[in-house]
Amino acid sequence: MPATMLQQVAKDLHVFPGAKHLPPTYKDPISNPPTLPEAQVSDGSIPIIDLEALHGPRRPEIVKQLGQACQLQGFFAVKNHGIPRPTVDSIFDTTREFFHQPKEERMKFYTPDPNSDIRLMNAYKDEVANVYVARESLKFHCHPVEKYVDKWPTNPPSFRKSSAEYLTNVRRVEITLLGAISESLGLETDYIEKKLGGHYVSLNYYGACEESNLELTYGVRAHTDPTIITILLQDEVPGLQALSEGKWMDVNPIPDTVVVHVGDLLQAISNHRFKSLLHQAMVNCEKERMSIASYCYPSSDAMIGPPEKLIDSDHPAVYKDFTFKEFSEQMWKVIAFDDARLNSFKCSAA
Ligand SMILES: O=C(O)CCC(=O)C(=O)O
Ligand SMILES: [Fe+2]
Repeated sequence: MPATMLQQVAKDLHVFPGAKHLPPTYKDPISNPPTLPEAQVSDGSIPIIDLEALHGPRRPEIVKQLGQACQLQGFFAVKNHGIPRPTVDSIFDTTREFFHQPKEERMKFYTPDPNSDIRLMNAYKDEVANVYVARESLKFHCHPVEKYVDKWPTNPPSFRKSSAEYLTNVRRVEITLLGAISESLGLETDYIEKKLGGHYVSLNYYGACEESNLELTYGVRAHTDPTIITILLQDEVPGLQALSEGKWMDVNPIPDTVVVHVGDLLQAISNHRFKSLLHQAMVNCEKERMSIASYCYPSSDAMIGPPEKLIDSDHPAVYKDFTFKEFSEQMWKVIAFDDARLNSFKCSAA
């Protein structure tokens, strides 16, 4: 594959801690992304989980709701998450200001190194599929904040403060959710939390597109996230779609909520009781759109296979034990946009 195409592919992928370089077995996934253009749009609704109620007597009921949402839909919205409205407004203002800066200023964060602590990724044209992928994103490590904050932009001047505030809040939401998700699987509350390592964020910016380009333009093409969970904050412009019962469903923004996706690694930890969510983002012809995706990762030596408790004669182990480091290395060998990344960790795999 020519180097330019490799760069294009790499631009659309998440960056993995520990991934050093593209190995020679690298395959071209572009010609076969799991987009389903023929899928119809469904009018299904999204389960809404009340995070505040997790801290009171209704906890068992909410834990059950969470487990059902992860099992049946693979995603849900969270209300009463406790992230203050000014913190949300401020991360969007900062993101908008960052992406409205001249290209030279944004490009200071461009690097082809997938291992960089901070990285700008540009919109690009996929010549093979003949589509334009309109997302520009700034991705960076963010936990613990003190370790990484010095690498973050100083323009706009609000950047570091707004990001630190939002990301500290989102980490708290993440820990609360992972506790309840662990319980919903019958595991100790801190079972998943104990595996946590990195936290990575992507500030996503989609410029408004010309209507004549729409057929050829995606925001982000269909993918699952290679995470434990992803917490997605959307602004008020629709664009996110999730595959639900074989149909694309619009996941329109609900004020004061965040959306949570099951990622590939939770699919493995849950012994396939939960399924990672295939999703994509479309662009809007009139309005720019922004989303903030917080990707929750394990530490590199954390074991990801299903726990003993989730294995019995009715539920034989679907995945072997593997570390996150092994998963990250595998990612670069079989670059895929979906949970095919997990195939070589299946018990039935050769
Ligand atoms: O912008 C969106 O709604 C989706 C973004 C996304 O899927 C991601 O950043 O992984
Ligand atoms: Fe995603």
